Amino acid sequence: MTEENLAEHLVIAIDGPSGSGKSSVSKAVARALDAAYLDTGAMYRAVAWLCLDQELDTANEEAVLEGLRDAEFSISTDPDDEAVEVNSNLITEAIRSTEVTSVVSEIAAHLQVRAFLVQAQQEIIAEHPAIVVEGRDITTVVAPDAPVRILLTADEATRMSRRGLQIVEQTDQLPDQELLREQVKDRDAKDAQVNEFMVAADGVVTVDSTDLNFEETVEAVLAVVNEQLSNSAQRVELEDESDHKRAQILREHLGDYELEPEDEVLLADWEDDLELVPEKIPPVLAVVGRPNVGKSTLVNRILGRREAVVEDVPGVTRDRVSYPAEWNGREFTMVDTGGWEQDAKGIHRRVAEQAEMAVDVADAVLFVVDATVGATATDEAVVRMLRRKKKPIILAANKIDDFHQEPEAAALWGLGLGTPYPVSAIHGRGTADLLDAVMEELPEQSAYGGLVPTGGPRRVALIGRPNVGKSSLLNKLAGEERVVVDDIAGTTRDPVDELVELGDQTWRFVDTAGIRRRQHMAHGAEYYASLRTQTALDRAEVAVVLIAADQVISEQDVRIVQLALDSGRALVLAINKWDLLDDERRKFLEREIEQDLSFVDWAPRVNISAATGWHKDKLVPALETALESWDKRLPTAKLNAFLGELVAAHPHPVRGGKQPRILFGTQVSARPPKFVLFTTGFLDPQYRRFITRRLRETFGFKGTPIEIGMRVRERRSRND
Ligand SMILES: Nc1ncnc2c1ncn2[C@@H]1O[C@H](COP(=O)(O)OP(=O)(O)OP(=O)(O)O)[C@@H](O)[C@H]1O
Ligand SMILES: Nc1ccn([C@H]2C[C@H](O)[C@@H](COP(=O)(O)O)O2)c(=O)n1
Repeated sequence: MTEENLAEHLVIAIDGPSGSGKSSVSKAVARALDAAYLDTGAMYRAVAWLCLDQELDTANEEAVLEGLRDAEFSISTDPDDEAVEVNSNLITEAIRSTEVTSVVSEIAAHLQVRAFLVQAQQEIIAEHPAIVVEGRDITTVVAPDAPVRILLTADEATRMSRRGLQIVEQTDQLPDQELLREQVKDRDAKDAQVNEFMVAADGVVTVDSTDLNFEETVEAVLAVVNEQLSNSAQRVELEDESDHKRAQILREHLGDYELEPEDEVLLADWEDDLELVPEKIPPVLAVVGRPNVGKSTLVNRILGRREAVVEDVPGVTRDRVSYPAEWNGREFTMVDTGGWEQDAKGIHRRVAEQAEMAVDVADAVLFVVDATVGATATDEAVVRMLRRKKKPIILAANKIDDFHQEPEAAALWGLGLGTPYPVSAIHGRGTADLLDAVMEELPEQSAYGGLVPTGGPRRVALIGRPNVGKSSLLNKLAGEERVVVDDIAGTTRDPVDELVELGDQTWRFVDTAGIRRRQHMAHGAEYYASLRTQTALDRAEVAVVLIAADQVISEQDVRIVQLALDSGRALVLAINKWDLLDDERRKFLEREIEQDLSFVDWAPRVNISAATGWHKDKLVPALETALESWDKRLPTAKLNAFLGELVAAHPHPVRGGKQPRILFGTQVSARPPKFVLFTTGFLDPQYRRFITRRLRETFGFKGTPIEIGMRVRERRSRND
């Protein structure tokens, strides 16, 4: 095999004397690696069977060769399905007979027969990207350049006793000692006249199984495979072209596996550079109603999981207020709100304000009424509020658990909002019709965020818990550099955005009104803050999470970083109020960052003082780095070369006797980079984390989350 072949094929060549365990161990290794398996001895045996069947003179090389050329041979390479055929005769069992075993060495001594079979074996090897091949001359003649070459031995007594045991198992009789000697010792002596297989050739690793049981021998061989592969991976410097060729071969090999139609779509254009399509913001549906009408139950029902807070307790703190949802293949965002009450005071008043805020940022409103109670004065007040907002409204008449209650829903026509859709949030009754109606009202993409402009200034969300200094930083950054012109490409000005000139370019800080207004909210408006953070993240490309250096990193800080991470945006951490630090606090802060924010240790970090403007110029390079990583597209060939080397050096641990293999990888999208790996088995989460870490070390990706998805695919059965 040439150096080029070496990069393309995983060939594991195993030689050894009779009874050393070549066949059984090779099959187990092939199974563990999900590789093909070739028993070359069976090919010599098939020729021997042919000679006996056709009564050819086994000593006459020409006669054997002629018989061989005229015959049709086939051999399975499935380690779980041995099958040898000659001229349509299935001879899998027959080639193990004593008669065949007695003449096979004579056949194997004919050099022209060997040349014929060696060529056939090399052709079979070339057809398989991963194959374990065993025999007597595989490491030296058939595949001398194989990346893994092993001589499997055991001392003579052990081999004799193993073969003896095998005969007992197969025949239930003690073997004739003479026959045993003939089948092991004498045959090896004859075979050794044509090939050296008792001593390892240069570069061939010996595995001596004399003192190992079967499982230990398989483990020992797998260990050599892993070690040898890591050496060859280090040795072989893959050039771009061969990376591409290798990826092509791996992609072709994927055809042997059961792919889903969606896999085919995903893999269709792997050779083209990924085109970055303008991002769409899914439409937003606000779910509004007075307390206890079942809003959150309905939200949960639509999401198909228990996620929203089910109690309609005004002011309940929520980590999330909006949820990604889907109906009939259309994505939308659902915003759950607290109970809306008329003339509410105190916290209830704020909850009502928050609901209004949710309606402001929504494309349509799902108004939930308790149909068993009927329209109350509060419901009518909600209707008045909703009418002012001029958003499409879908009316859900909840708690209609059966057909007999439907007239109660009909009574809600009186609200003047059109069809009341009878639903039972608890039982799911009627939600399909309701969602169909919602889909008719929702636009393709959110009109609130609109289609995110491309080519315009890059969009930054400045987020963080109250009083970390968001407004001060924005003011400091905007200061005199505040951009007043609106005619920059793609910058139709949204009143809530701020265009700021930094480091010779314009940046769009999104939802800055939220940052400012936040200051006037006295307390307890977490809902509002969460909603603002999420909508800002939805509209941004990169998040700057501000953290106050003078205070202990809180759960809320961590939650906000997590929100930024979940949003899939690029991320920069800005540690503010650096001027307030003394040496002792600095030590604690470093420890807190290490402990609490280790899950984003890949994010660039800048230490700043929003009050004095110290280090504000460091923000731009950090933003640029994060965005560059966020946009990054790794060519498929590079990715597969990287995966090949990584897996060779650090294979996945064997699980239940199997070693999951990565068949092919591709980056399916950028912003943020998402990768899909096709595998033969489930990859442990630690192993996926390891791949992510190595991807970062090798290709950068500083400041962007990376997603690695996995598609475990089964090999097609031979009959497909
Ligand atoms: N390490 C081991 N410990 C115990 N038994 C083993 C070990 N390896 C193989 N065996 C058993 O030894 C017997 C012979 O193994 P196998 O047929 O695989 O040998 P082989 O090298 O392929 O022989 P041949 O070249 O004659 O086909 C089998 O019954 C097998 O299960
Ligand atoms: N590559 C090979 C494989 C086998 N042989 C010979 C040696 C054996 O006597 C015979 C049958 O092999 P087995 O099934 O016992 O492994 O074939 C060879 O010369 N070269």
